Amino acid sequence: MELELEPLRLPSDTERPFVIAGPCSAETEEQVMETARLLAMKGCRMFRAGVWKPRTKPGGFEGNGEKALPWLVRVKQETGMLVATEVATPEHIELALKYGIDILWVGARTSANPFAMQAMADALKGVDIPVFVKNPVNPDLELWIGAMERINQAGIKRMAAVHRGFSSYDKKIYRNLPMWQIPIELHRRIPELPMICDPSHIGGRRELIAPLCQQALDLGFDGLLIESHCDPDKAWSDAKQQVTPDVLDYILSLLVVRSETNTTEGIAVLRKQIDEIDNQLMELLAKRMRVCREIGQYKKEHNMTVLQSARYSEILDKRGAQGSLCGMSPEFATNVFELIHGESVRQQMEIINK
Ligand SMILES: O=C(O)C(=O)C[C@]1(C(=O)O)C=C[C@@H](O)C=C1
Repeated sequence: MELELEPLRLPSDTERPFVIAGPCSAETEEQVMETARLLAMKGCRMFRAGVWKPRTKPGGFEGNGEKALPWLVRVKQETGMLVATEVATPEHIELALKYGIDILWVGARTSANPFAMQAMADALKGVDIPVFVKNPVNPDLELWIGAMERINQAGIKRMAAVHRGFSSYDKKIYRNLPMWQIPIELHRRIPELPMICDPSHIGGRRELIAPLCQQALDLGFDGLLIESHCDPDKAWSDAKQQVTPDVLDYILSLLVVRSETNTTEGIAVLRKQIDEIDNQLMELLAKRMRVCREIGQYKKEHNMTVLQSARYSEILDKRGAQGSLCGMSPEFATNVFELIHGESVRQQMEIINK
């Protein structure tokens, strides 16, 4: 199914990137107003704050709930910024609409749950409001698209996808792995869907916000959703990943905005070269598969198993090391050979079972 979309019609639609900033959580009226005032002074036109906070474990601050919604209304009235908050249930939607919240977003734990998504979609029927859908915690593009389809089928046409990274056990660098190939594939499949990057949740650390924002822009993302707090170290949630409005302004001022369109001759010549190389790659792969099919025939005649683990490991090790020597990541080289081997095994299976 295709998404039926309309432009977001947000105040800074024409600028790239558009920025939505604000604290992880609306903690107190003073903290909300102080952060909003500072952000508005820096030119920010869209404010975010979590009112209902899904926490991994019980006992943490789970948000002020409805009590905090009038604070967002005040932000709107006093600064003119649009206000956005996360919703996870039909009741949240009902309350957010009652208070006139301008933008809703669905979090990563909710978008991973089709029942929750459907219940929210039902609550959004007949409403015209921009809805942003964060990727599900697990790296499942179909689940992400499915979550957006449910909202879209309810009649919401102003939508955007928010890339906030994917949960993993390994948290050495990132809090949530960026796995850029997933949003890249989403953009390839639905080019008209605006893409927003949430560097705060991907990085989990202030130092990573600037490089992640730049990476997102280099990949053509339309907007940024960034956590900013008037006093980040005292934040009640996600303190490490929040920056002051001043720091945020500095980060944004350093970003290099690149455009996807190109009109120069130079790139056309280089793309021609790429096309020729890709042709050669495909021909070489076809040649390799022909040899694999011959081996398949041999294996059939000599009653050998298709999978030859020792030889497979040897290939992965050798090509991984070669990849490094040629300036590629060893994982990339092994990934390529894993795929080639997979196809080779598939073709030999066909031969052996004929
Ligand atoms: O060497 C073989 O036995 C092959 O069939 C070739 C090949 C490969 O594609 O490189 C395919 C399957 C085996 O598991 C190992 C290697």
